[in-house]
Amino acid sequence: MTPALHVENLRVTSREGRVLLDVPLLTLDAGQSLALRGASGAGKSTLLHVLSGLVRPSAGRVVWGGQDIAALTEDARARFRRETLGLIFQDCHLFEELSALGNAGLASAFAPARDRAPIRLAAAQWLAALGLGQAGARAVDSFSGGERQRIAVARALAGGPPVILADEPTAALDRANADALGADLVRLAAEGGRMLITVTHDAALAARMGRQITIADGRIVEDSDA
Ligand SMILES: Nc1ncnc2c1ncn2[C@@H]1O[C@H](COP(=O)(O)OP(=O)(O)OP(=O)(O)O)[C@@H](O)[C@H]1O
Repeated sequence: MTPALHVENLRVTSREGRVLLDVPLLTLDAGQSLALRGASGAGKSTLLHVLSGLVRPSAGRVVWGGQDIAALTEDARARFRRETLGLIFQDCHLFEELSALGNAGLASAFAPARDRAPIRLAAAQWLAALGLGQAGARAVDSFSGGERQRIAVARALAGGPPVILADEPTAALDRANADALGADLVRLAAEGGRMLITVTHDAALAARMGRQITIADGRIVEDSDA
C-alpha cells in the first residue's frame, strides 16, 4: 500500500525564531511524483526532512496514510522511515568500507530475519537494472560520482519502499548521466507504483515529474496542480 501524503498548517521555525517553512496545505496521492524547486535556501531540503520525520515541525501535521508522524514515538518514527521511505541524498552517504552490494543491501541489516535475503536479492537486481550488475563486489570508493548515485538509488529501492524521497539526486552529475539517472529513477518509481518526491535544480528532471512545486522563502509560490 502506498500511503497518501497530507500536510497541514506546517511551520518550521529556527531556534532564533526565523520561519523556515510555512505550508498551510500540501496533499499528494499515492503513486504521484513531485518536483520541489526553488532558489538556494528556499526551504526545499527542510521540507524533505520534515516529510521524512528527520526534522520535527514546530507546528502542524505531516500525515502519511492517516498517521501523523510527529505524534509517533522516536522508535515508531524510525520504523516508519525504514518500512515506508527510500531516501536518496545528494552526497549519497555511502559506507566506504562496504561493497556496492553491501551498500545497496544495507536495509537488510535492520530488517527482520525473514526479510534479509529478499532485500539482498532486490539490491542485486536494482544494481543490475541500473547498469552495475557486474560490479557489486567492488569497494564503493572505486566508483565514479554517477555510479555512486546509482548505488544510492539501488539502496533506496532495495527495501521495496512505497515512497522515495530524493534530495538533488542528479546534482553531482554531467548532463548525460543526470538524464540517464533521472529517467531510470522516474521509470523505476512508476513501475512500482511508488510515490516519488525529489528536490531538484535540474529543469529536465523536474519536467519528468507529474507535478512541480516552487518554494520561495519557505512558502509554496507556484504549484502546477493548483
Ligand atoms: N537547523 C537550522 N537552523 C537555522 N536555520 C536553518 C536550519 N536548517 C536550515 N536552515 C536555513 O533554512 C533555510 C532553508 O534551508 P534549506 O536547506 O531547506 O534550503 P534549500 O532550498 O534546500 O537550499 P539548497 O538548494 O541550497 O539546498 C536556509 O536559509 C538555511 O540556512
